Amino acid sequence: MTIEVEDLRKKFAGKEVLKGVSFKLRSGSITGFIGPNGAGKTTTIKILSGLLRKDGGFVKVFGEDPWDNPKVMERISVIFTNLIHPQENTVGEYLMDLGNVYGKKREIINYLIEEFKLTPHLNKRLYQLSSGLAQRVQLVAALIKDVELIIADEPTANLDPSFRIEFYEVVKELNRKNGVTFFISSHILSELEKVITDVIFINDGRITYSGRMNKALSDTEEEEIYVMVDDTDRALKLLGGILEGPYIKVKGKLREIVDKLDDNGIEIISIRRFSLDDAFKKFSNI
Ligand SMILES: Nc1ncnc2c1ncn2[C@@H]1O[C@H](COP(=O)(O)OP(=O)(O)OP(=O)(O)O)[C@@H](O)[C@H]1O
Repeated sequence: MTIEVEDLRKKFAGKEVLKGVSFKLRSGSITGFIGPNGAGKTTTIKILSGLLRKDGGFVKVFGEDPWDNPKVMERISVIFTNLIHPQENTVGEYLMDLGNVYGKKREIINYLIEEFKLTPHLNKRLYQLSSGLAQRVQLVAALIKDVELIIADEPTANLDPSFRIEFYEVVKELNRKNGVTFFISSHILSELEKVITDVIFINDGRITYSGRMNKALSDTEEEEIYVMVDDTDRALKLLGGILEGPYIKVKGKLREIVDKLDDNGIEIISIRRFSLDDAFKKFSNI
């Protein structure tokens, strides 16, 4: 097991923010770590990265507690929204030094530098970088370290859409080709939804769901379908279900629902399946 957390607790100034967090991270998964603002994601990630001491419970990363045994961090890359590296170095020095430490070929480093369009910025010092640029440098640095696990806290928060797409392409490739496990916290659920295999929801310091993505999206035999039609009253009578905003939420099979509405001359304006956004609301009690 890559990560095992059991009854993890953390207090800040007497206020408990992690209230017994328990989950296991499946090796080889791309796991989304999702929850509202203040739920405890960053606090959990800092404890998993050995940057913060826990107050109670049990944390194992590759079998070790990262606070007691920081050496385990050599097998992990951690990406935060803000850069936490030596600020006086230039981008080029920093990435090349890292390449030397981790025995990475120059061509691979140059490839990543090109891929993340860092070539024009190699002579800039780290403290001079805009936050989006700093985040791209962090991504490349994380990719240079040959690691088995990448933990990322809002890794695409400062990136423009093209680099966000690029980031998730690299995630998928590293996962598929090198078997790297990912633990990614993000509020951009539409992006996460396309790549994650597993999901862990946290709300108010407690885990509300942990498991496979497809199970989170349909934990019943039948799917939840959201349909917007031109005659809501008649469709409600026909399908049953409940009204959520302009949508009727109904359990059933997509094909059968479409056929039923069609047979009765009700026009579908929009139809969608239960999404990660819906799961977020459900597991965050919103
Ligand atoms: N150093 C600190 N001192 C005091 N309180 C803190 C500290 N760090 C975090 N907190 C509090 O702990 C709670 C959890 O914060 P955390 O940053 O882990 O949440 P989060 O899920 O990452 O939120 P966000 O989505 O906004 O990043 C919040 O109420 C926050 O205000």
